[in-house]
Amino acid sequence: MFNKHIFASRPELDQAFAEQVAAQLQSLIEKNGKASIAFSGGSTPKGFFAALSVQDIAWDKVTVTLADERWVEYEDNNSNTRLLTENLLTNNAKVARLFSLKRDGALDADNLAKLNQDANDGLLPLDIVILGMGEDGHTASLFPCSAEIEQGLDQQAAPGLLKVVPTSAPFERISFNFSALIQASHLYLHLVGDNKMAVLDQAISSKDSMQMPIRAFLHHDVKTVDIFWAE
Ligand SMILES: O=C1O[C@H](COP(=O)(O)O)[C@@H](O)[C@H](O)[C@H]1O
Repeated sequence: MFNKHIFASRPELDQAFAEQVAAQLQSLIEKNGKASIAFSGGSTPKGFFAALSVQDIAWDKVTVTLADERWVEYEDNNSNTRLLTENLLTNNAKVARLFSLKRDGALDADNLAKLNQDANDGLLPLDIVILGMGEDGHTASLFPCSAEIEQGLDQQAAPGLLKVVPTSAPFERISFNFSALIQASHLYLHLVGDNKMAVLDQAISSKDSMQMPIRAFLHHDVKTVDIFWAE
């Protein structure tokens, strides 16, 4: 299930989206004493991060992480952790705690096991997840072209992280699986541009999630995805 929220411009989307997410974080903090949120990376969220970073909430009670990360060094321009740190973890949000998906060394079984242990030791379930979507219908790093897509979308899998090696995109990736992402109490999809709207229409038109992984979320029977879009 999904709801579409359409905005006349990207700045209007960024502001309204930031205010909504901040209000949700603050109300989670008031209820539970803390809140957690997973963001997506890529080219879409920069303006939204800037608008969210100045929201006046108890950021010291918030843990932020990513839905997925490219296994590149922090200094690399493709690092989602760097994007998040430079654009969100500044201003008021500077005091938020970062759960980084990137560790030193290779993305091997040891690192994956440690990350899964840490994620299951207090981070999961996430309160809020903000998904992005690629033009192939991938979301987080659940790529339809990858050998790991069945594992990533397996509805019976334990919530956690998996390694993904896309064949149509660069870098080894680490990604939360479907089971972990769908647990969130608030699920969003953040999109900009006409191309993404066309891809969204295609995703809505059928339920085959192996072809377009975002469908597993949009067509979920219980969870609702709030889609925020601007041209
Ligand atoms: O590689 C990734 O791509 C998607 C979509 O990125 P965008 O550049 O089209 O906004 C993103 O959601 C994901 O986090 C990222 O790792």
